[in-house]
Amino acid sequence: MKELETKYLERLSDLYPTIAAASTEIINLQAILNLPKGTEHFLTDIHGEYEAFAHVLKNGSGSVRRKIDDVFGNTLSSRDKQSLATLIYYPKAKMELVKKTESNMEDWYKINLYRLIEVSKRAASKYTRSKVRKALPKDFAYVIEELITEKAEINDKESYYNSIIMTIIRIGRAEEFIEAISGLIQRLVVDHLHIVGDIYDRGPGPHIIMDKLATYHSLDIQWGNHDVLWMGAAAGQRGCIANVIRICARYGNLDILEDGYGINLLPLATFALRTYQDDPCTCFKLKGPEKPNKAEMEMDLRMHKAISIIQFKVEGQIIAQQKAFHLEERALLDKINYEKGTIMLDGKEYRLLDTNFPTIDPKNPYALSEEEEDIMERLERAFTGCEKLQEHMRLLLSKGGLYKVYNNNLLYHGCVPLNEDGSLKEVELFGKKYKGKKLYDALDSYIRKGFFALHEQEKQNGRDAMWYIWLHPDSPLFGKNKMATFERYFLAEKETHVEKKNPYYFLLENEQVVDTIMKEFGLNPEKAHIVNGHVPVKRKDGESPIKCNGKVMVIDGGFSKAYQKETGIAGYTLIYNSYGLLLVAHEPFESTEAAIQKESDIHSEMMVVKRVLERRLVGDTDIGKELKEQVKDLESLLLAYRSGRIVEKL
Ligand SMILES: O=P(O)(O)OC[C@H]1O[C@](O)(COP(=O)(O)O)[C@@H](O)[C@@H]1O
Ligand SMILES: [Mn+2]
Repeated sequence: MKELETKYLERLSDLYPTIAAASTEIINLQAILNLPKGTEHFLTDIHGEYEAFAHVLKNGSGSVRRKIDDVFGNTLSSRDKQSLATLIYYPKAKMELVKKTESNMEDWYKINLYRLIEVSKRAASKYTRSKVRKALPKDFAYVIEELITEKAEINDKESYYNSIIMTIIRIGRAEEFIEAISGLIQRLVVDHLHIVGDIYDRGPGPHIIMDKLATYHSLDIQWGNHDVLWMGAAAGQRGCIANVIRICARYGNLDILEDGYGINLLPLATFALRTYQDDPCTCFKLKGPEKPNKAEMEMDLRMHKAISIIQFKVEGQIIAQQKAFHLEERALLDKINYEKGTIMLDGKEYRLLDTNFPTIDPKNPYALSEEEEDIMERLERAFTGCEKLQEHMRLLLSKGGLYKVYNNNLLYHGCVPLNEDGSLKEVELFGKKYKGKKLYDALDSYIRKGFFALHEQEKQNGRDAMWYIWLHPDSPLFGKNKMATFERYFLAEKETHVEKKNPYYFLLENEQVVDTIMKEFGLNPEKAHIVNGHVPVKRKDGESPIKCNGKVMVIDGGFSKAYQKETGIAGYTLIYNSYGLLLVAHEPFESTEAAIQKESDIHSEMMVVKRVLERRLVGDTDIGKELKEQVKDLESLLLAYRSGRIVEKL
């Protein structure tokens, strides 16, 4: 033991070879521990709405505006503060606008540069110099550092700063400088980002969101059911591929696949046009606004139907292959009476709204026609071979997981499957039983196997597990008794469309249940919180996102435009800064253009969920714990130097 410790200290002494070096590091770490904790920003259910996402990222759910208020208090009008905020979010576009009306740009630059420097000073004050230095934009690193650091030794500070600012303006670099310093402020107001699931589907730009996340300075992702669906598709799972295309078609977003990812949909399009030429496809109307191009719209409708039928077939095949999923009831094509045009569900006969199934052989309803098979083979190759998609999936895999424990908070997208009585539900997965955290861990590892396992069957199970996670009643990311896709397309009876939620969602006010979940994930219920998304909070019906006296926060971000009429707002985001937890309610985002022109922001209201009595420091966080360990080790090293057990390396 002693020997091991000496060995470890020897290693450490390579990094800190002298008493002086070790001491300096201890002092530095101690200083960091006493700084206020960095701000965490939580977003969920972005659903491809990249403009709204980009805006919330820029304004840090009100964090930029808060900094402006802190700095200027009552010395700036609310209007001027909003202009300054807009400048920080959209510096380039805002300056273009200003230039059209402002007669004295030099004056404008001077005033705004001064204000931006003050805001960035405040934003930087929470961090060590070294961390700020790393965040500085390359071109202006030196001068920004000069401007935001207090200089005690200079007597006439004002003229010192003024001369720097005037030089920037004189040499024609004011705009670039404003852009750089605005970026720095955005970068500094949020220290770490949590994406609590569902980046993909419904909206037009998930790929743009993924590109943005790839460059974000610090983040983690808890996968949502829609993200896992795309992961399954990227791994070549046919049920997932068909669902991904069907959802893109349903929302008129096939461009994501064609233009965003370069996946060729021409074979599917020509097949759909031919096969459903005279079919009005009325059950497959698209969601969202009508497309101006009628021919494109007609084609989308037919592709929507073609891929839906393919989906029901391939899903039937998976159900037959993966008997352990016990989903036989959800294979519906063999429950149709093709002559009568009806289906038997739970012992009841329903009339189908659409009975044109030219590719279904009633005796073998799950078999793909030759052409359908050819299309699926090509799509499988296209998805698995798409470099950009694979790159985005690698980001999800490396930054993400099914859940995360971070600074005493438990983050997951959907739920923890429970029994009616609130106990953890035992779930069978490939012949083994799991519940609670073990269920999450098992599913997480299956997903990774779906990408990385060498053994073919293991890899196949991993891929099929992603489809399971998408729609299985026992999946913690789905959390509903059935996915009623077929019923919603083909049956008029609304009661068949209902997807019953797992008891979890009705037990969230029950403290005992919530505490059980927290303990299951190793958290102390006295201090912990659960943050989850997935279920839109219907504020217009008086529903609150805060459950169980603030222990649980359900913050479906409601970015998805299609869902805003159900929630009445654009949903919630969460901020966890050194003063506590803040829930922010957002108004619907109109457009980037409106945000710039009208200087409209979308956070409407903030609720303090928890205010701490003493400001939280880095020392109180998970990183703080690690730093304290390092301090302890370094103190042992110091002792070893001083006792002669280890010799300084000069
Ligand atoms: O309204 P749409 O887009 O067809 O989607 C409905 C489906 O989406 C789901 O709500 C899942 O999506 P969410 O994770 O966003 O809730 C399913 O339960 C449901 O069957
Ligand atoms: Mn979801």
